[in-house]
Amino acid sequence: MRKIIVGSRRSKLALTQTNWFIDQLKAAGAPFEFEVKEIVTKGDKILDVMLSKVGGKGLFVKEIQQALFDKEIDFAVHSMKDMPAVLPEGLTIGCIPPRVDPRDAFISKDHIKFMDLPVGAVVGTSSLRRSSQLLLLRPDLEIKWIRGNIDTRLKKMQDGEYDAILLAAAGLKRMGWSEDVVTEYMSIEDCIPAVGQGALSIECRSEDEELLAELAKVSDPKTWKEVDAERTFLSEMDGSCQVPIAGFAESVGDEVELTGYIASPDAKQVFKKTIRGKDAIAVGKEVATALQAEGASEVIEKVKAEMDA
Ligand SMILES: NCc1[nH]cc(CCC(=O)O)c1CC(=O)O
Repeated sequence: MRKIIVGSRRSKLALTQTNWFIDQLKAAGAPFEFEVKEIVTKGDKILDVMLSKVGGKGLFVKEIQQALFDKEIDFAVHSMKDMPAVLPEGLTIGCIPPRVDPRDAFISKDHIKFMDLPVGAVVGTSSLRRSSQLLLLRPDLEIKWIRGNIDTRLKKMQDGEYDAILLAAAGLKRMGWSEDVVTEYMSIEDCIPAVGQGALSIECRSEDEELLAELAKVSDPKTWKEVDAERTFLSEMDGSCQVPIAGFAESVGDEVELTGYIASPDAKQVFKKTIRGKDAIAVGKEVATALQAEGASEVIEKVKAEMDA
């Protein structure tokens, strides 16, 4: 029996997701043995800097992709949200399992609801997407950067550094922690999720046909279509991590409805568009084109120019 080496980051969430996925493959009768190999990525080591300033998403996947090329591992389970929009030649997404809750969870001391937070309350997030949308609802709040794994962030809030934090509902639910800690879930409309939030991405070598055939059996076409629309939008916007960007798609019958969001970092300029259609890729492109036409491109160019200055 072929032994499949599965690459995983070392965080509790990454290992939980990896083991969950291996169980899905086993349940579907995949004729493999499995071994998990932990990989510490640059994103896991650099904890003291704002993520968007040091290279963004790629930080969590580069070493894992190298391990795939080097055949040290056969596949890796990533949070779709951490995947760059474009994969290197030779690697492919072999499976997208059914998505779990895509929303952001709001977690506060004494379970004070988001809109009931006192003026000037300190909210921890390191996501420009989250802070931009929160400030639209509550311009009086103070956003303070926070890094670390889910449990580190929860502890930092309990220790009093923050009045509240936001975390992806998906991560909390996968860990089985949502019941205990979540104060409320932000609505999709108020806080449009990150592209791919709540979905997993199984990455493997494009030529590994034996593995690809087994991965296909546990893939979810509905989630795949939604993620296709979102990631097309992301790559078309060429947003990088410096610009608040959100994208969320939902299947409606045989169509997919995508909302794209781009804002200036101070949230003074906000661009938002929803388009529905049968072809996920086309919908992703249409939303990007519509936002660019409204002026989102200028916002992105301005941020890039400031970065280079
Ligand atoms: N940026 C880190 C990250 N990548 C994926 C998740 C959680 C789960 C998911 O969206 O699949 C998280 C933590 C968070 O944002 O709270």
